[in-house]
Amino acid sequence: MTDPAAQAFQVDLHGVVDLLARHLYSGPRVYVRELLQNGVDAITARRALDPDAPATVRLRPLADGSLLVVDSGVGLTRAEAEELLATVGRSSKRDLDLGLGREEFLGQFGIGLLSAFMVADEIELVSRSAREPDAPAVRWRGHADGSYDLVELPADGPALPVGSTVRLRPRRDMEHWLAGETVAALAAEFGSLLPVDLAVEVPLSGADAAAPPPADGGPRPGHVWRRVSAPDLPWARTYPDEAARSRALVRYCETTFGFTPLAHVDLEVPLAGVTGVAFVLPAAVPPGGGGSHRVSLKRMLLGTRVEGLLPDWAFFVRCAIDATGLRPTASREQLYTDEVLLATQEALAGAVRDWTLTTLESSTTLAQQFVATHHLAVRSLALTDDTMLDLASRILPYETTDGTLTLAEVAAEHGRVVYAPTLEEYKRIAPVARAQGIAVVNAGYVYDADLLARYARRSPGEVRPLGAGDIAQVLGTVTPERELATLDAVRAGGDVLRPLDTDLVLRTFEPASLPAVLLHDRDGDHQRDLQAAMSEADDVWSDVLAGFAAPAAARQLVLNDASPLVRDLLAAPVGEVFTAGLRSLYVSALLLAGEPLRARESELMTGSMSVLLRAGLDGGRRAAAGPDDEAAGGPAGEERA
Ligand SMILES: Nc1ncnc2c1ncn2[C@@H]1O[C@H](COP(=O)(O)OP(=O)(O)OP(=O)(O)O)[C@@H](O)[C@H]1O
Repeated sequence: MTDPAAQAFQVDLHGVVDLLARHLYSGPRVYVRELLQNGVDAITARRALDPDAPATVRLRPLADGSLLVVDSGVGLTRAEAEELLATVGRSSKRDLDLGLGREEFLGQFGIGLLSAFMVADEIELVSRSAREPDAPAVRWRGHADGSYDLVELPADGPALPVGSTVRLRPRRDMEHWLAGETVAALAAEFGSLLPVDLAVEVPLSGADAAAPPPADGGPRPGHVWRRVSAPDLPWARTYPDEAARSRALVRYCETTFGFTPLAHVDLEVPLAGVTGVAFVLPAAVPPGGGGSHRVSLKRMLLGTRVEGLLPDWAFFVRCAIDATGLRPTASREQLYTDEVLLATQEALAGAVRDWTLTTLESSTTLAQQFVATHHLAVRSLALTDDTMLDLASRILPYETTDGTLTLAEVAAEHGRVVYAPTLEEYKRIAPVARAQGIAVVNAGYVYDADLLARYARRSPGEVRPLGAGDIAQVLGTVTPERELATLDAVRAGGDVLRPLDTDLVLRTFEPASLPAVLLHDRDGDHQRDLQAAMSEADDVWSDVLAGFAAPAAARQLVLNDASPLVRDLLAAPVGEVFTAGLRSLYVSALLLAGEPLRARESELMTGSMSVLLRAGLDGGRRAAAGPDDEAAGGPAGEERA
């Protein structure tokens, strides 16, 4: 057997670039970020040798479609260029012992430069090393087909300063990625927070686009450098006073996020080198509608929609943060999940939560605005946070049958909080409860049923959901004699309401001024409650409840026998006026239950009113004509069916 000779892997550059373009990076645009990153890292390396070295990165889109990126960084020696540029995955920025990126550098993976092949056919890097300033400058040229050449430039050529110039020649159909406006926009997006002097050369009107770049590194005739980066982070700059700082942060928020914030919250997590600001949105967003933030790592933009930095409940803020101690994934577009990130998330959530609690406790205009706009976020946070739960009970307004109140107010006034877990149930019970002076809280909106259930678990005696017993307590049966006396009228009334899918029952309840209420019997839970209550209740209550539990009709109109109006109606002869009166009671009970009037009900209402009006006018005329005429015309009772 022959000894197998060790072979080196061959790398198919086409395949690797395709992999980067399609599966690692979100698109070709990131080539600008990778070039800026190399320039900034090279400056960091040079400043380690010479702290006073210049720190400039200049981008020049040229007339022939190529792009120059010139940095005043450490440069490369011939040996370094040979080793680092021609080997995929080789990086000068990794800690060899730890295998991790070194803290001071942005790059670490040794693949960034390859991203330029997404837009370029050829990458040329001309460099003079700060480590060997007297050695000849080198030129490395790599091609998309995987070939490269490396030469030393003649010593009698143009004197090159220390640093590197990368030149990209565009790939066919990718020219637009290297065009002036695109380059300027991408440089501003990725590099506006970079701690170096980053500028893009832009033409003034009438500029000679074909002019060659001057040897001194200045702008070409008719061009200027447009500065892209600022020396300090917007939230870390020194301002004359707090008001000036707030104004500057509002402007920053408007230009980067496109909204004027309601407030801002300063963020700082020293353990991860995080600083930044959370901006409070001025308008409500649906839960789950937020959650994306602008993150930069060592002042290079990671992404404008980085997710998972804050918990779900914090959907009312957008953050801009910079971190020195968090790590990127290889795409440099998301954060790498490690313990530092988890601790950071917790600390940021704590800061936003503390601000929210303090603001809400303050009873300022801001607190009112915040509750009005972001009450859903407060509710959502209260679902998992006991302190917020307590605070929410004091500040969140609820719809109750006693008006708009906080839960604390309901408890203080009534000694307990009874809530209807669904809107339907609330509407069904509200008229009766209101009439009885019982406070029922509407927990039918987003989060409220869960929130009230959480209160109920914590204080079972004080907070509880509405039960069948609550309804039974307020409706009483009529006496057997009265039931007998009204039997025919109730039966006839039942016939009138049957086409409306509604049963008629007679009960007595307070106040007497409320003639009728409409109850729904659709809700299965409610039915089960009733069945349970019936099996426990004594015979009288069982009967009452059985009325509600009957599955026959969708709704029941409960007439109040204590109401003089109802007593008059039941005493009236069954006929046109009786029918119109009952239908009117049905429509007003429907309105009281908060249900909309559809065409059918509107017609009923107008029809009934005209019958009642006619009957009233006829009665009036007869009264005016005297007792003889009345005898002649006969009372309405003569219409008896
Ligand atoms: N402008 C430059 N000046 C000096 N050295 C450079 C420059 N650009 C690239 N290099 C060298 O080439 C190496 C490879 O660069 P590349 O961008 O591919 O990877 P990286 O920056 O090390 O890591 P990452 O993939 O995370 O960007 C770098 O580690 C660096 O040593």
